[in-house]
Amino acid sequence: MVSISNLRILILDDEQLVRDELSEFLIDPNFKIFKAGSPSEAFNIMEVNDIHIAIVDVNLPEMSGLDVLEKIKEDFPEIEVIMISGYSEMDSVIHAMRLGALDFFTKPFRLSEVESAIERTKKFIHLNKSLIEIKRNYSIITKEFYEAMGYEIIGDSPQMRNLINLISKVAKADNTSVLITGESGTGKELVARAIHYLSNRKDNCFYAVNCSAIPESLFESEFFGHTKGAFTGASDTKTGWFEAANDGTLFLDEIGDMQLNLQTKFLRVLEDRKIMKVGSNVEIPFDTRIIAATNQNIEGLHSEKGFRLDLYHRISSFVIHIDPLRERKEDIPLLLDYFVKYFNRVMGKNINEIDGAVIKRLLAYQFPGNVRELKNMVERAVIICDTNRLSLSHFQLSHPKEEQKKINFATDDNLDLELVEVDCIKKALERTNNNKSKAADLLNITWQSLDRRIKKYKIEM
Ligand SMILES: Nc1ncnc2c1ncn2[C@@H]1O[C@H](COP(=O)(O)OP(=O)(O)OP(=O)(O)O)[C@@H](O)[C@H]1O
Repeated sequence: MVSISNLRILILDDEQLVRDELSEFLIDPNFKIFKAGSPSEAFNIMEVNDIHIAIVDVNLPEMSGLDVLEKIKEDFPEIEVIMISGYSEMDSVIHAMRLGALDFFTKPFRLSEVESAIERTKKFIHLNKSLIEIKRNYSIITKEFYEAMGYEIIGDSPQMRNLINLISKVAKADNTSVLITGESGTGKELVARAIHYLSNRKDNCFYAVNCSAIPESLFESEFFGHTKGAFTGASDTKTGWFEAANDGTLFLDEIGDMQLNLQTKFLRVLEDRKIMKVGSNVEIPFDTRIIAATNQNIEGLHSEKGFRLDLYHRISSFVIHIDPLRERKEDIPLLLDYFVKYFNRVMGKNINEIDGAVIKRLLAYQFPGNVRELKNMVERAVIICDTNRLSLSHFQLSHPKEEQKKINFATDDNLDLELVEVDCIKKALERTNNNKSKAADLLNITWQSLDRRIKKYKIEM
């Protein structure tokens, strides 16, 4: 918790006796007490002292305690206010709480009441400070990403905040191998790049390799390089990926697809930290950070794919998992907004409004293709859209299986009646070749009712 070593408390009451009594109650080496008999005196004190809590009487000269509270909230929003009231002034207290006062106690006051009001307010201030600190750290990190990479990692869900925290920490551990797991399209390569660009290796190469795309015959020459004439067709000396990414980062995507015999060679090189070009017997040391990624789960990787456990341990000193988009839905509106702005720039468009129905529909969608699917969807929508407003008709939810699930029945994930209704209508129109009377018969509603719904949901015929 963020500590406030010296809590500065201002007592504003026109009765000298009350001011003195309260300040006696609050004698504590950790408190610094200020006293004011009038609002103007109190505001002068607030101007020059960094006050944390103001204790304000409801009845004051110059202006009422409620007006003082309003002015504090406007001019000094960081100050928390505790109201003092008489027993007969409960209406004012309720009003004060609505205006943002945090607590109150009544006159004549008891020590325990004053103490607990101060304690509650202190806790609130601590909590608020922690939150502000977390937000500040988060925005410093995301800004750093942008400056280093030229693009951002978008997301404000607890999972994304945690992810960004992990990225910034592991980036500093320069030699640690990282394994990133997560479904396809969740942003594994983006995270790998972020780790690279936030590390001391950022001025050297980030080399991305898709392990599933390397034929066995080319494995050694691609990873380690070869000398001229090492084999038929080797007309030049070639630098391998380990060497090319020296002092930088080698990103091994789809590591789970690496063939078993190649895994053995790979492990040896990682352990020795030296390579030998094909056709050469000179050992070349390298200093390359390995970041690997897989969309398979780790247990499955070993038990089903037979992935070597020793290699797994070597590459997974630090494992980062990225949750699928459907499990962090609060990121969807942010990503939507980000991609619309991005494609606006790329395509020279000016879309500045998005229908609420679009967000609602996307929030209900399962995104089997994760962020990549959302990005592609927005790209298409921006291309199609001829106005400055995106609507549902610009979106095509592209995964037929998922759509099918929603068309035929409500699922645990989809109990949204409107969505089921829209899908039923679309299906009926499809089956009847857009014949509204026949579609209405299928849906067991009148033609007029169908027509109303088509307009309401802006269903394209
Ligand atoms: N949080 C995010 N903020 C902004 N863009 C993102 C985010 N996550 C993913 N993307 C974008 O989504 C696309 C897919 O991301 P990426 O290629 O990193 O996914 P992946 O998990 O490596 O996919 P695959 O497993 O299929 O290789 C990229 O264009 C990436 O920039």
